[in-house]
Amino acid sequence: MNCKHFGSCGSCGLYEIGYEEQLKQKQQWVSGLLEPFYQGDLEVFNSPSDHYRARAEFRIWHEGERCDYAMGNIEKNGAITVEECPKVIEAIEKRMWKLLEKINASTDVLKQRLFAVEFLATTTDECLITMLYHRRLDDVWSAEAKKLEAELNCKIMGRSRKQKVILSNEFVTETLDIEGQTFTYVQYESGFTQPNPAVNVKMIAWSIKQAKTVGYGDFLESYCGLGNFTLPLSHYFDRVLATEISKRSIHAALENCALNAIDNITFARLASEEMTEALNGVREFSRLKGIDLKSYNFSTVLVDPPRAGLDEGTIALISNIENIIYISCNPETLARDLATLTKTHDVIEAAMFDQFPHTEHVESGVFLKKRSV
Ligand SMILES: C[S@@+](CC[C@H](N)C(=O)[O-])C[C@H]1O[C@@H](n2cnc3c(N)ncnc32)[C@H](O)[C@@H]1O
Repeated sequence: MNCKHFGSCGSCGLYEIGYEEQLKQKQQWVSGLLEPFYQGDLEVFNSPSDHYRARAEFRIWHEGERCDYAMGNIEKNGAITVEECPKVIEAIEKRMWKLLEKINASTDVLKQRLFAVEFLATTTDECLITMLYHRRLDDVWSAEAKKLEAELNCKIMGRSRKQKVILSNEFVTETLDIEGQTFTYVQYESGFTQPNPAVNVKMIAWSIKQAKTVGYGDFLESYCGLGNFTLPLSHYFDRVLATEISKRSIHAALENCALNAIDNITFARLASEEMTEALNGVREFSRLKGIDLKSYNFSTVLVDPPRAGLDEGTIALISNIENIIYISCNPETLARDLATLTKTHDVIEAAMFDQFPHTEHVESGVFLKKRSV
């Protein structure tokens, strides 16, 4: 079976209805979910309809001597091979087919027991390709892969069970222009990155617009990842405390802070639940040694949780903060959390960002302000 498109296109149904119509349907869905809490206009930020994804993962389908990119569960359902891929940004597209040619032209060294290939790329034409194998990688593989790096002008990594072979390094460096300022982000292969850079820039700019209306105090952030929102928003506050559960992401965030010469942010590796315990003074963490939590005067908080949304403790904590920017990749859990947050706050602005075109997923943002009592 052949599919023209890579990814969760639902057997191409979503491509068939056209991008503008998809966007309209998503807008109606999000507006409907937010309606009990917000009756104003939902601002809609679209995506380029093609060439928007900066990360992509393909399974590898072996048929005799030949390899192809495939999607779906190869073991269970057979393969849907991929013949073109309009979703990925140019830095991936221009390399992925050459890579496949090289794999197919190679001896067994690159091909044998290769089961997946992952791409992480930037708008500045950097590309890191991770090749995943069901066998141990040796020096012969490294030598072949090193040649590939030069031929494709990219970085290559090999992975197999309990083995990671890094030939150059394991990150790409993205540069984004946001509201007339340039920010540089190191993005690691294994860390979270927003998949759609064009829409990511729109999300950050929208968050800056909200932050600018505040204009005082300190800024708290949970689920900060590699500092995607933290760095640009730090300019609008006195001091920033940003937390995140992943060690890898905190490492990247610290690196990014230094790269962009920003000196008012403190990053701490804490789950949101732990951050709540620390700020409520119910538990001390050695990871917060030297940080005087009581000295912060938070005027604004930004949360950007995974699809599950916020836990009760975090909701209770942020309910005490005047301004809340809530970025969500699941409008259903956003609506659930708004049912509690709107007991103390009003939704002032709401937006929808089409981070995931041609899928059923959508990103939203709401800006809430505490009601005066
Ligand atoms: C949707 S991503 C957003 C990351 C970042 N704001 C960005 O724009 O790149 C969610 C982040 O939450 C982190 N995370 C997941 N569970 C968490 C938890 N319980 N507490 C804190 N961070 C968590 C993940 O590691 C991930 O970096």
